[in-house]
Amino acid sequence: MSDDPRPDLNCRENVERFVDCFYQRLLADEQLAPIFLDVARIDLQVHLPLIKSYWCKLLLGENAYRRHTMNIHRQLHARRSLGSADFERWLNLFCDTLDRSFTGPYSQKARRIAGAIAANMQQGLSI
Ligand code: HEM
Repeated sequence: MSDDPRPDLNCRENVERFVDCFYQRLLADEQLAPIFLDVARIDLQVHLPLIKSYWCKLLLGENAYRRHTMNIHRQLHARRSLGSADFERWLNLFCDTLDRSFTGPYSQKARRIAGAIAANMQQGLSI
């Protein structure tokens, strides 16, 4: 038995806590915060529940999220071009937030999926 006190992303409550921690970091980040706050001007009350549902779908098989993420980033990229340094930073913050507070097979899966989708997105945007 492991005595690591960090939980896994194996239920909605933990996925929601992870997304809240990740966005605290994203929105305090000099490089990425302006993209969310000044370019997309996200409404956190709307955006965070979408992101939480997205990760609950990918990790837990929930069905609530049904939007076209690639198109949303394509539109964003047209307004403010995203570069590989932005994706690298996004992924570093994602993985570092995971490492600090979560561990286990679902956390590993989140890391793998995030890396694969980030790579896919960059390819789709010709970055
Ligand atoms: C450079 C890296 C990234 C940046 C700067 C970024 C930025 C953003 C911004 C600003 C929005 C809000 C767009 C809007 O509402 O108009 C958004 C939405 C979203 N992003 Fe990203 N993103 C990045 C990478 C990723 C990756 C790799 C994933 C998935 C693994 C992802 C998943 C999502 C999802 C699920 C949404 C919500 C879309 C919706 O409204 O349904 N993003 N992103």
